Amino acid sequence: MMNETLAIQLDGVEQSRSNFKLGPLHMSIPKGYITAIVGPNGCGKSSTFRLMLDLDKADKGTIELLGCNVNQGMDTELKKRIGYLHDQSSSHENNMIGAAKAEFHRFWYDDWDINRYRELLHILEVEDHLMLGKMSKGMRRKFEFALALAHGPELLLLDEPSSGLDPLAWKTMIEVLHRYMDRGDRTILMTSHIIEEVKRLADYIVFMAQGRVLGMYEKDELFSSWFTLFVSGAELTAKKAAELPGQCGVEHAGATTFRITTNKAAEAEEWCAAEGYQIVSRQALELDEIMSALLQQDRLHSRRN
Ligand SMILES: Nc1ncnc2c1ncn2[C@@H]1O[C@H](COP(=O)(O)OP(=O)(O)OP(=O)(O)O)[C@@H](O)[C@H]1O
Repeated sequence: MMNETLAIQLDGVEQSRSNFKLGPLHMSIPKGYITAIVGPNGCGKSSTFRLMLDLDKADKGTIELLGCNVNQGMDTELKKRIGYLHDQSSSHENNMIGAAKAEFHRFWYDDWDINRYRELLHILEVEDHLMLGKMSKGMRRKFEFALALAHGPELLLLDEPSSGLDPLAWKTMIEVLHRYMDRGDRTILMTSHIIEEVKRLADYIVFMAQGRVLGMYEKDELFSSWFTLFVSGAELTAKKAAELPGQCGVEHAGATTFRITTNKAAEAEEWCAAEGYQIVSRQALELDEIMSALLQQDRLHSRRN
C-alpha cells in the first residue's frame, strides 16, 4: 500500500535494453513538492519517465502513481490527473494545427480550463493557429507546456521543460510553475540540466547515473552540507586531513594548508575546532560539483565491490 504522502513510488524497477540497463530503481517522490532528477546524458531519466507513464514496460518492480499501481497499465482516470511534457516533440503531429491539438485535449480532460489555456498562451506569447511543425522549437515547447498544465493536473511530469526556451520565456516558465504549486497539493517531477533552474525550482534533488539512483536530497540541506574547506594547522598532514568528517577529496594547498571537500560541513567544522585546526576559507559547492563528487564516489564504490 502506497504511503499517502508520496506521489510516486518506484520499487526495484528494472528494464534491460541491448545497450542499457535501467535499475533496480527505488524512488519515493513526495506529494506537494517539486523534485528534480539530475544526471548525465543517457543515465536513464527519460526512460524512467516513460516507465512511469506506462509508455514502456518494466521487466521487474512496481510503479505507483498517485496511489495507483501502473504495472498492469494506466487507466484513463489516472491519466487525467497527470500532465506530461515529453523531452521531444513527436514529428507525427507536425501537420496538426495547435488549436486542433488543444481541442483534442479539451475533450479528453474533464478539468480542461480554456481560460487557463488562453492565459498560458498569452503569458508565454504563443499563437496556436500555426501548424505544430511550423512553430519554432521554443514556441512549440511553450505551446506543449501550456497544454500539459491547462487541466490543472495533480501530478506534472516535465522532461527538460526549458529545452529551447529563450531567457525571458525561461523566467516566465519558472514563475508559472511557482504559481502552479501555490495550492500546496500538487506535485512536480522534472528533469533538468540547468543548474539555475534546479536551484530555483526544486525542493528535492534526485541524482541519477548509469541507470541508477545515487541519492535523493532535500535541496537546502544538500547545499548546506557540501563545502570545500581550506584547513590549516601546524601539525596537519594529508593523512590527518583525510579524517575530516564527510571527506570526499583532499588536496595539498601549500605549506600546512589542505583543500578538503566534505559532505558533512557542520560536523567537519566541529572537528576542525576540536582538533585545533583553522578554517582559512570555505566555499559552497555548486550542483555540478556535487554531481561529479557523487559520481566519483560511486565509481570508487563500484570498483571496490
Ligand atoms: N528507444 C530506445 N531503444 C533503445 N535504447 C534506448 C531507447 N531510448 C533510449 N535508449 C537508451 O537508454 C539509455 C537512457 O536514455 P534516456 O533517454 O533515458 O537518458 P536521459 O538520462 O534522459 O538522457 P538525456 O539527458 O540525454 O536526455 C541510453 O543509453 C539510450 O541510448
